[in-house]
Amino acid sequence: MSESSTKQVDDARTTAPTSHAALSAWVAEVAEMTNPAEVYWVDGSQEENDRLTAELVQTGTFRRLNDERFPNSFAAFSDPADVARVEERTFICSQEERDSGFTNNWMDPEQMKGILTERFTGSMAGRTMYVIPFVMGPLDAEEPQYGVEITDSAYVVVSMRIMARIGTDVLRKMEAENAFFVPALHSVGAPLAPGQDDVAWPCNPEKWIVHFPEERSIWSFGSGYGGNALLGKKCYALRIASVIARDEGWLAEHMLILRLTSPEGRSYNIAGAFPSACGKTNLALLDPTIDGWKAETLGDDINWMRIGKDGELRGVNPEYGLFGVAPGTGWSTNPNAMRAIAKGNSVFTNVALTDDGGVWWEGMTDEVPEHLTDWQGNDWTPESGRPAAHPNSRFCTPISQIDMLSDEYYSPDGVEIHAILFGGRRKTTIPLVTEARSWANGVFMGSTLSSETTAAASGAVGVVRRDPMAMLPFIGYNAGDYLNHWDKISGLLSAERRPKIFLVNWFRRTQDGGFAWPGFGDNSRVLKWVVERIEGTADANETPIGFVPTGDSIDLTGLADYNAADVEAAVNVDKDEWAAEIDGIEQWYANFGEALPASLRAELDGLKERLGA
Ligand SMILES: Nc1nc2c(ncn2[C@@H]2O[C@H](COP(=O)(O)OP(=O)(O)OP(=O)(O)O)[C@@H](O)[C@H]2O)c(=O)[nH]1
Ligand SMILES: O=C([O-])CC(=O)C(=O)O
Ligand SMILES: [Mn+2]
Repeated sequence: MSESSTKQVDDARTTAPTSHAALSAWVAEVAEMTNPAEVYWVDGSQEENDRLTAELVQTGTFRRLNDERFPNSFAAFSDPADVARVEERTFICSQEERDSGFTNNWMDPEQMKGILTERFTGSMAGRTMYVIPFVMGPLDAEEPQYGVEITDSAYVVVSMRIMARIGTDVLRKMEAENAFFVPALHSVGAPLAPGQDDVAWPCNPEKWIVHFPEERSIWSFGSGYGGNALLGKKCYALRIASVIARDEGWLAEHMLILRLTSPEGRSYNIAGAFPSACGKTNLALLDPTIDGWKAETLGDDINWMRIGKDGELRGVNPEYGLFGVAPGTGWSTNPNAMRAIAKGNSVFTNVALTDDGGVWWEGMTDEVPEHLTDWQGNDWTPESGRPAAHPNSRFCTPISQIDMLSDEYYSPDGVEIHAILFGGRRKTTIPLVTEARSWANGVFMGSTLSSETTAAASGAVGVVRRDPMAMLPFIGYNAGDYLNHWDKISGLLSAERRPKIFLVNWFRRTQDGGFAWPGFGDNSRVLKWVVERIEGTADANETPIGFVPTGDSIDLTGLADYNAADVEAAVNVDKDEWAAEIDGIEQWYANFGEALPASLRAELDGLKERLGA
């Protein structure tokens, strides 16, 4: 460490603007280890944000977009090897290997700390170390869930300001309560030698996304990408929070929350767990295509559910922004997202640039621009034969910019959940919608949920895998214990207030390869059936797997070229497909051994019997 940088770090340490002893001690310890050029405490103000974005433009990380069409918005382009979550580099380092379980990578926590300490030693040299106080969920919650992220990336600071409540207000309340906070340490792992030029997207070829569940701490090294680097999101609000939820008797889930109001004025809050890039944001911003129905957004990715006074399930969205998949988000498929984005204050990552300083991605407009600069900076034309935007390119936008945001979003007590949807991306087998036979049968549906892999995580795309409750990459502990925890929560809910559970699949294909269902805004038609099943007014056919709509129980008014026979095909339960599915479920359940709840084994036995398998 040079003499001058030692002095700057010391200065920052002694002037740490907090009376929270544990926090100032941790910040000092990290500064000592990582050796940044300076330490900066993030206040969350607009002036600060303007300064940071200007710096990011200067260093080449950000491109400022056309200010008329995308006010105060920026585009960033990542290293081509840093575009998605890295599940094979993600670890749950519990004291006992058993508590991490077969769905997670594990290493002994002491050994892992040794490796990480080596990586983090000097890792912030030549960079600013930012300290970001944040809270997941409302600051006026009964027990605010605090965190502090330390990062050497200004891109992370600007993005965290969109995705979470951050800054001085949070810090002051945390100090006043001398509250516990989740320490979340992040470095891109690209120290700068004196005089060394920076690159637009610093990162390290070696990545470590590590969680210490007993300590409730996070260490993330080497990546700047959202799910790996914005530590309030997947790392805290899902992996660490799922452990806290297990210990405290609630659920931290990968779910959207949507409020739907019927023409008669009855409102229902619907939660939906779909794996990454399988339609949560799109459903959360639903634009109903049926008359008189109103949809309001509560959350698009994460749902913390606690049990209310009357044994009801209550959900809160702990986030403050959207980090949405760009491709497929368009004026025809998701106009509500497009309107939110058009208000500006957004960061786009790995999208394409138009010649007039705007952004574009596949599916944004029906008309494809004649010329673009693709996400890797190359000239692009429709003849190029490759996507202009990366398939996992993202927009990061304040949730407050959604016109259809429910007032209840701000409620610290959340909303009662009336229905839960489990959904996957399956070309075959899984009907458009199936109502579970019972709550236990619905938990079975969640535990056996399956989906084709997407570009949201590195690795092969399109491979069917089991993804229990869409939480496979996010359960911060033993997956068997997780299913048992769902079982336990079931017992705590009032029998009358238990949400109805449905399995959905917007992605089934027809013989000729097209989608069996139009999807997007037309999903309101399926939700109408869901609501009518809750109210007991819609027709259904009983099948071995559950109740599916009759051909004419789905409202198809105004939907050209689609009829009751198409609905029947979309909800068909095929015996051969289900025989194969049962094999898949058996294999999946075998992983759990003794830990599989008896109620789920009983559900599987019942299903086999009904299928005559
Ligand atoms: N065919 C069809 N595609 C859909 C539908 N809903 C969403 N999609 C597409 O699925 C992709 C991902 O959708 P999102 O809504 O962003 O997924 P998400 O579940 O919020 O994803 P994460 O943010 O990764 O957790 C986009 O390309 C959408 O266009 C639908 O109803 N039908
Ligand atoms: O975590 C991310 O980067 C985005 C996301 O929502 C997911 O992958 O499920
Ligand atoms: Mn997600």
